[in-house]
Amino acid sequence: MRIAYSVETVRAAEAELMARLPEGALMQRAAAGLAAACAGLLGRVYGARVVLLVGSGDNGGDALYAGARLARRGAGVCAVLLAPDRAHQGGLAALLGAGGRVTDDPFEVLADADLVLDGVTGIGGHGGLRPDAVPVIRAARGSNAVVVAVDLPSGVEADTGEVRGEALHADATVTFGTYKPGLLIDPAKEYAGMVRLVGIGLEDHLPSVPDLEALQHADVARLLPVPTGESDKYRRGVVGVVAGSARYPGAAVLAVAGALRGGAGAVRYVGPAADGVIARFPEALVHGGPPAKAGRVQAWVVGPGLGDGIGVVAEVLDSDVPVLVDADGLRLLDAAAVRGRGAPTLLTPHAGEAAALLGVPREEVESARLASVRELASRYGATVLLKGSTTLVAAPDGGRSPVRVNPMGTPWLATAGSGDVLSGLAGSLLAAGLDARDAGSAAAYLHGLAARHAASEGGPITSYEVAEALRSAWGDVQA
Ligand SMILES: NC(=O)C1=CN([C@@H]2O[C@H](COP(=O)(O)OP(=O)(O)OC[C@H]3O[C@@H](n4cnc5c(N)ncnc54)[C@H](O)[C@@H]3O)[C@@H](O)[C@H]2O)[C@@H](O)CC1
Ligand SMILES: [K+]
Repeated sequence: MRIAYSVETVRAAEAELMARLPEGALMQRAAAGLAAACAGLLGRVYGARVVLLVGSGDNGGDALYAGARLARRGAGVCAVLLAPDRAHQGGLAALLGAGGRVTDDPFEVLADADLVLDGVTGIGGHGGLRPDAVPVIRAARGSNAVVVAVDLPSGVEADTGEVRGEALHADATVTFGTYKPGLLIDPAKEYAGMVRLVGIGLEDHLPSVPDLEALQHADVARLLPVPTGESDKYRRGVVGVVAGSARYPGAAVLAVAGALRGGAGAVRYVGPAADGVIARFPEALVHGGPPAKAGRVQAWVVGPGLGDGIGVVAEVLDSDVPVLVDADGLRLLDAAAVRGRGAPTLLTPHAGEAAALLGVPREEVESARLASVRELASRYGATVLLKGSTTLVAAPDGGRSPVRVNPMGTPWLATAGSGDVLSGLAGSLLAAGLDARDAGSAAAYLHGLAARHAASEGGPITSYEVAEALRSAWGDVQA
């Protein structure tokens, strides 16, 4: 599990740790890790040309001390002070003492730098880069140098992953003590490049529950249902899929395809596309009538491809089993009906659907994904899986459990019908007994991994191929 903590929590942990250490020790640890990472990226430190972009806070201090270490190993290190009278004094003295220098002409030194260290802002930065920093970071990005962000790429919001205005596009980010949410969530994540975590002894001072967590193979493997000798199809769970319409029959097939590979013992399809479903999947149970008459299920999926036939959503929400609502099912969703349910509900909107549910423009959701998913979960009293470049899953517990962020996304999933496969898969995991947050996050993970498997065979992939690759993705996480 990769975990991230908010700035407030990081600062509290740092304060606790700093109180036990000699003055400046923590910054020295950070600088040592940073310099070592830079040395690794440079290959040869002696003779390398290193430029430090130094802001007015401790982030600049880290850059200056790391620069001093590189200068002592023979690098030519030059600092660009964006706020000369507020630059970290100890760090500056260390750099000058080690033979480094300060320049007034950033563009000249950036033109032939081998490595640029971005120490403009870290966790103390707010509101995007200031105008005077913008031409400098553009010149850094435009050079041939490797650009390394100190703690965070300057200009991104550490707590939310928002980017207001311009931010630095780093090749790599060396972050201290713990991941910050912005390193795991788009759009900021896109700016971080490869992220390396440097330990500074903070771990013991951080609370046991992080703000954000990202599953890895072993975590997903632990969540996935495994049939035992006692299992039969009913004990493994039956998932009901209410999807498709005369206009969108394919959505039913794709949702069932996902559901059949999600670990439930059986899939019951309810709706007008039964012939198409059976033609593709003879193992599916089908029913043309209303969901309430279809027979017992342990979880429902409702919504993909329903078109105008969304009357059925209220009927499914009335049931006493977990319900996943996706796509058309999210239109006209009655918040009171969802909040009043006794069993868990999982909503799986993309940014446009989330925006409609929240009554805000789509761009607002895209730029503030974390706030949006939390707000939706609390407003609907439901677990919410917000799909997109970084899929987030939040439970309706007011922040007591960490928001899950999916590290397995891939742009290959931006293809018609992939959401239908995901909803069937997640519903199947719900029927198999996973709680809504686990079902949503494990499904997003497997879905992304399956898309990568399918794409590894070369060329664009279809949603049906993603569903087919779920088996190999499942095997991969369990290996
Ligand atoms: N607190 C600690 O013990 C440690 C802190 N460390 C470093 O210290 C950083 C935090 O330091 P600070 O709290 O001084 O904060 P930062 O250095 O991240 O930034 C704060 C400074 O930047 C200015 N600023 C804020 N927004 C800006 C913007 N958009 N454009 C330009 N300037 C802006 C502020 O006026 C302030 O002077 C961490 O990210 C990390 O790099 C590390 O050395 C590890 C130890
Ligand atoms: K930075």
